[in-house]
Amino acid sequence: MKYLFTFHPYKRRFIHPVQTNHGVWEIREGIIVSLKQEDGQVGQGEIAPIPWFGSETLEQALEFCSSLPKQIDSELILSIPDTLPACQFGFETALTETPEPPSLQFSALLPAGKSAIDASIPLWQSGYRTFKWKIAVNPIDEELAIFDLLVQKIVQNLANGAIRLDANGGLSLDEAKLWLETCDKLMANGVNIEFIEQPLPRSQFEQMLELSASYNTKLALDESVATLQNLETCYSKGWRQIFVIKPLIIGSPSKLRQFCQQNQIDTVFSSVFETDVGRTAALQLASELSHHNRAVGFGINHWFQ
Ligand SMILES: O=C(O)CCC(=O)C1=CC=C[C@@H](O)[C@@H]1C(=O)O
Ligand SMILES: [Mg+2]
Repeated sequence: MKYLFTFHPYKRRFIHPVQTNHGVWEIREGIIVSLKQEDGQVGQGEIAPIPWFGSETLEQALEFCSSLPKQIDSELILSIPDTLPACQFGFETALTETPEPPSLQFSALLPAGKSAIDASIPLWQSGYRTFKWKIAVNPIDEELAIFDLLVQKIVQNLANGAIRLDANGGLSLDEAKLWLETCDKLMANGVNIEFIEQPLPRSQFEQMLELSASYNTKLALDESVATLQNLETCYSKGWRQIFVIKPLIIGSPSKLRQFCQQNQIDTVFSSVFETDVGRTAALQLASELSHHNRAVGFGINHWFQ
C-alpha cells in the first residue's frame, strides 16, 4: 500500500528547563510525520531524537524525511537503517493504529537540586507514588543532604512508593559507591529506593556491571541502552538488572517487541519529552512490554508552555 507522506518539524520550550549532568535542556525539537492512505485515513508518528543518548540528530532526521518521495510504502519504512532509530520509531508507529493504552502507573520527574523537595508535595498529593530525581548536577555532599530531606519528606510516607535516582552518567566510581552505600542503608530501614539510573558514563560498562553485583540497590542502564543495538550489546555482555527503554529513540518497535519476547528483561519505560503523538504510541508499547510492577517515566507530561 502506498501512503502520501508529509512531515512537520516542531519546537517546544520547556516550562522548566531540564537540568541533568548533560547540561540544561531548554527546547525540545522534533518532527511529526503523517501517512495518508488512499481511503483518506491518516496515521501519525513522532520523530524525537536525543543525539546525546546516541540517536540521530534532528538535522539527520530532517535530511532523511526530505530525501523521501511524496509516496512511500511499508517496505521502505521497515528498511529505515538502524542509524536512524528515532525515524524508525516515528515512521513505523505512523503505520499502526494505537488504541488508548490501559491505565499505567506513572513516575513523576522531580527537578534537580533542592527544589525537588517542594515540587514533590503537590505531585504526591495528586497521587504519584514513584518519583525520579536527577543527581550528579550539584556537588555530591549537597545532593546527599537534600536526599536526606527528600526521603524524610516524602519517601518514608510512600506506601508502595519508590524513589529513583538518575545520574545521567555523571558520577565518579567513588561517588557511585557512596550513593549506593547510602541507598543500601536507607533500604535496610524500609525506604524503597527502586534504582540508580546510569550512575557512570557509557564507557564504564564493566564497572557498572561490577557495582550491580556488589550492592542491594539496583542499577538501571539508560544512556548505555538507548538504541536497540546498544541494548542487545549490554545484554550480551551480561547486564541483567534494569533496562530503561525510551521507545522514541530505541528504534523499530517491531524489533524491540521481538527482542523482549525472546529475552525476559526487566524494563522501565521512559519519556523523551515527546508530544502526545509519540506519547500515545510509547505508552501502548510500554503497556504491552513493560513489567507492570515498574511505573513508567511519563508522569506530568505538561512540561511545555
Ligand atoms: O524517565 C523519566 O522518568 C522521565 C524522562 C527522563 O528522565 C529523561 C528524558 C530524556 C532525557 C533525560 O533528561 C532523562 C533521562 O535521563 O532519563
Ligand atoms: Mg535517564
